[in-house]
Amino acid sequence: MIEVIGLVKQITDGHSNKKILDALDFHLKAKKSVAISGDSGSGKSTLLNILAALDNADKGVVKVAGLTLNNMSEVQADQFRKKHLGIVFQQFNLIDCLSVWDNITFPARLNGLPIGPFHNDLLEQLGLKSHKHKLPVNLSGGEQQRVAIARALSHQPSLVLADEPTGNLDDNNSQVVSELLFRLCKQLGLTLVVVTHSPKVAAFADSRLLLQQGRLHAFSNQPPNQTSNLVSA
Ligand SMILES: Nc1ncnc2c1ncn2[C@@H]1O[C@H](COP(=O)(O)OP(=O)(O)OP(=O)(O)O)[C@@H](O)[C@H]1O
Repeated sequence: MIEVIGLVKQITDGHSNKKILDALDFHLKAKKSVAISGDSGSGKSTLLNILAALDNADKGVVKVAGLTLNNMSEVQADQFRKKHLGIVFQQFNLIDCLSVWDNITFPARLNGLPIGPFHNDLLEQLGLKSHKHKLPVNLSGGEQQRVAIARALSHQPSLVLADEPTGNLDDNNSQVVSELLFRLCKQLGLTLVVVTHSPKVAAFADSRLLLQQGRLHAFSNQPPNQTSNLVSA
């Protein structure tokens, strides 16, 4: 599902170039979940942005769902995101003027998919039935993030990316939201990549990786135990 080979991303830091991602290799099988942790500034969001075709690699090959993301045109990247990606952000990013139901069904409508029992089931499973006609502003943070999860799954994308999905939630909501995100992706057979600082959130994933010095390392609850740059999650 995800195949990243020799990914290099560098930024200009003053007058010098700094490699944030340095010959990074990463494979993830379809229907699996992985949690990626790492220090602030280690490049986690940069990696997610590249997987989302929102940013380009300087070197290397990035493939998602059989598509090579390198050098896609803007139109191709838009099509790729629309069809293949579901994204959950830390800040929820719901459409304020649309109801919960319209937010949730938006990606499905965009893809010309039928709206029906699947979406009602999502609403039910995420405990949002009684909020169906409300606007996001009238929901708590935990409820808004549950809407964002339903929206990310609405078109049954190939890949779900979540960047600190519980970063704005308290401990209790963080557990509830994480459990729902991982369980629903597993249930629907969706591939999931979650960036998180939280070991509790990471514990839900099939595998855990640490981004350190530009590369991903296998990671459990111990410090990194693998220095090879080839990581299969
Ligand atoms: N557009 C940009 N221009 C220059 N530097 C950037 C840009 N985007 C990110 N960086 C730098 O790249 C590095 C990696 O940033 P990134 O946001 O990917 O890290 P992160 O691991 O997600 O951090 P955090 O956990 O704090 O969100 C940081 O040093 C950041 O300052």
